[in-house]
Amino acid sequence: MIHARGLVQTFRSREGKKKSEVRAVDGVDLDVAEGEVVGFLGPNGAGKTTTLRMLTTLLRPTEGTATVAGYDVVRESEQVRRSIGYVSQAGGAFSAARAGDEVVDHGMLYGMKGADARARGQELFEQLDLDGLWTRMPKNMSGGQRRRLDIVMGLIHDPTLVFLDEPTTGLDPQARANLWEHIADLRRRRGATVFLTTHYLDEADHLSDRIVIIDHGRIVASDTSENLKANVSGDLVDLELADPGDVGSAATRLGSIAEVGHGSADAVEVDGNHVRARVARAGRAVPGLLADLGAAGIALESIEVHRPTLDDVFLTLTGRSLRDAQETTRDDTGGEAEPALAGQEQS
Ligand SMILES: Nc1ncnc2c1ncn2[C@@H]1O[C@H](COP(=O)(O)OP(=O)(O)OP(=O)(O)O)[C@@H](O)[C@H]1O
Repeated sequence: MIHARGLVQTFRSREGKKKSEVRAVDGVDLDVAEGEVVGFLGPNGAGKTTTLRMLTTLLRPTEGTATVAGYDVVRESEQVRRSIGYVSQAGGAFSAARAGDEVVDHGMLYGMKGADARARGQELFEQLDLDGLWTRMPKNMSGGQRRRLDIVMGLIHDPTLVFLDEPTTGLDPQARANLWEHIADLRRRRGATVFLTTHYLDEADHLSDRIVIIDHGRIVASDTSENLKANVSGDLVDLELADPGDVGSAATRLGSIAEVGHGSADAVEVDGNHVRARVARAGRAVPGLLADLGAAGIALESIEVHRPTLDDVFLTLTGRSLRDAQETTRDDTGGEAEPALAGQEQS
C-alpha cells in the first residue's frame, strides 16, 4: 500500500541573515502492507508530519520516490489523493455550516453524489458515536466530537488507506480510549490500512501491528512492539542490597549476566544500595544470579524485574528517552522558515 525509497525533505530556515538547511526527513524507506496498522512514532520534530505530508502529496519530496495505493506521489498525486483519507494534526477548519452539510460537501468534493455522501456520512456518524449531531455546528461540539468529525471527513469517500496525524492529541483519556476503539474498528470492519503518527507510546503500543520509530529524520526501528521490546532492550533487573558494602561485588555478578554488547562494567548502574542492569531473558538468568549471590553470602533486601517498555526501546536505540524528548520544543531551527526550492508544496 505504501512504498517509499530514500525520501528526503529539506527546509531552509532563516534567523536574521543566517540561513541554514534542515534535513527534516533524511532518507526514509518504508513499506506498509494492505490491511496493516502502522504506528509512526517519534519525538517532536523527528520528521513524522513531514513524512506524512510527502506521502499524502501535500509536499513534494526533495529526493526519493514513493508510491501510495499504487500511485506515484509526484506524478499521480491526484489519484493518490482520491485513494486516501487524511486527517491532519490540526484538524479541519470548519465553516459556520452544520456538521452534516460540511460532510456532504466534502464528499461531493471527492466526486460523490449528494445522496451517497449523505448516506455514507450518516453511517459514519453512527459508527463514530456522533448520532444526533448531524445538524450541530462543529464549534458547538466538544474537542473529542470535533476530532471524530475530522475522521468522518477523512473517511467520507471510503478510502482503503487512511493517514491519521496525531489523532488523539489534546483529547482527555476517555475520548482517547473511545477514538482508539474507532481506529481499531476501521481495520476490523472495513479492512482499511491505517498509518498513524503519534508521540504517545501507549497509543502506538495499543493500536499498531507494527511500530516504526523515526528520530532526526531517520527510521531507527521497525517491528512489532513485542519484538522491539524483546530484541532491542532487555529486562531491567534491580537488586536492593541488604548491606551497602556488598554493592561492588553484586555489581560484578550482575554485570556478568548483563546484556551482550554492553561492556559488563558499563552495563551496571549503582544507585545507593541499588544495583541495576538490563539482562536479556531475565526469567532464565535470574535464578543463576540468585544462587551466585547466595553462595557469595550477599543478602538482598529485594529484587525487581521490569519488562521493557517502548520508551526503553527508544532509549536503547537513540540514547534519549522519548518521554524527555517530548518535552523539547517543537522547532529547534529558530526563526522564520520556508521550504527549500526542492521542497515546494504541491498544488
Ligand atoms: N515548513 C517548515 N520550515 C522549516 N522547518 C520545518 C518546516 N516544517 C517542519 N520543519 C522542521 O522539520 C523538522 C521535522 O518536523 P515535523 O513537523 O515533521 O516533525 P514531527 O515529528 O511531526 O513533530 P511533532 O511531533 O511536533 O508534530 C523539525 O525540525 C521542524 O522544525
